[in-house]
Amino acid sequence: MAESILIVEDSPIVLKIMQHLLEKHQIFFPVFVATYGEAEIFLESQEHPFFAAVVDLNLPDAPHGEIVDLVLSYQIPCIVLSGSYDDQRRIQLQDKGIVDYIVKESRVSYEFVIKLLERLVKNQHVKILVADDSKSSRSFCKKALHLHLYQMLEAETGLQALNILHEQPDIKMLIVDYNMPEMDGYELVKTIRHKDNNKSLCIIGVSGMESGSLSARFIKMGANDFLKKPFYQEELHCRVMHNIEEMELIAKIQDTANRDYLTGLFNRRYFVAKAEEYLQTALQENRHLSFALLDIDFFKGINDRYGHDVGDQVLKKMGLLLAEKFRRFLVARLGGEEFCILMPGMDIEHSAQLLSGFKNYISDQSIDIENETLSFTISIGVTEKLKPTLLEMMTEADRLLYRAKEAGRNLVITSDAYIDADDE
Ligand SMILES: Nc1nc2c(ncn2[C@@H]2O[C@H](COP(=O)(O)OP(=O)(O)OP(=O)(O)O)[C@@H](O)[C@H]2O)c(=O)[nH]1
Repeated sequence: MAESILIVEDSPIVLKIMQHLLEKHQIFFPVFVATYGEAEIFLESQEHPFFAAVVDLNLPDAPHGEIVDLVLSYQIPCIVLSGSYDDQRRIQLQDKGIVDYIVKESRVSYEFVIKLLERLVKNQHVKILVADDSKSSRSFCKKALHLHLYQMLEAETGLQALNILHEQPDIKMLIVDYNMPEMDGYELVKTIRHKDNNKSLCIIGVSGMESGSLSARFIKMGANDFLKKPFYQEELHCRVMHNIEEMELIAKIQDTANRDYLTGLFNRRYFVAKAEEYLQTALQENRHLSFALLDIDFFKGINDRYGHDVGDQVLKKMGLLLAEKFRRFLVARLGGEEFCILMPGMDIEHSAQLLSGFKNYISDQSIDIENETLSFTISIGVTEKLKPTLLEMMTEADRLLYRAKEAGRNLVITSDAYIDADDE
């Protein structure tokens, strides 16, 4: 659902720029007004529960920034777009609790507003833990970051922080003070990084101590950044936003590297590494695990007859349907027209039944191409014989798939059964 954004701005040029930039973002539904009076009517009517507001300080019917108080009285996150920079004004507005104060300098300023709005939407799902024994320091961080809609958690000691991180592994960031009882911030970072090699938690160290080497020690131990107390609210916002964005970018790059470009399914490299882990767990715990290889029948013929683009459409459709029907399992495109599914906890009886249903579902599908509709079928080899390595399980499934092709295609074959289209 798109988030309603109130834009209060009397300059037609600024309105036009904002309109243009917001149009590109489906996630926002902007409501434009030019005066305090109009804004008041919209806010009072509650027709649109506004997610955030972007306001100009100098309006024809409210020239002294009165709009900020109005928006904040409705507890709506408020971004100020100002024509000029005034340091005292900025501090006053920040004390009132605005999200940010941005000067209309160039296109970059407006793009920053959009970026802030996008961040506010995302921040609602970002958990940040503040570990500090000083109540006032914790409150400062909590209040400042809450304005940007982050989910805030607190810990008074290093040990408490460790427990919270253990209980809530979805916490994205830890802001940690050096001086804490039981376990200081430095020891806490050391303990976390010792356990968490993949660095999925972003850590910002903070301290009021004079020692210049402390920041370097924190960072060498694995912290991502360091802030010296006392710091401005704005500096905290910027550092937090910068680090969260960097983490999100890394996660995006990692995910892209793990996926097949055409179908968006996992690629062979990721699948093999992950599936090997599942196999080893199944072997250790003596659990069921099924592995299936799926191959589109006569795919070369589809390419030859309709062209490569249509072939790609078929692969995409297959990827989409696999992702939809087997979303609780590990699904990948191994390459070409070959796909695979790893089903932890599934015995062969159930996996073969599921796969047989899917095979029939695929043969009922059609793809519209110009004046024709195209249908296709798939063959499947599936095994639950746990082998010492995934490669050996893949070889076994490949042998069964080959038998399905030999036996006429559009078949599911397990180690000891032929399941054809008429079985269900
Ligand atoms: N469109 C498209 N074709 C691809 C892609 N990757 C591989 N292919 C083609 O997939 C075809 C695979 O053909 P074959 O291995 O002969 O298999 P088949 O025609 O499906 O025959 P059976 O598996 O025996 O039913 C080849 O023509 C490849 O060029 C791709 O990403 N897109």
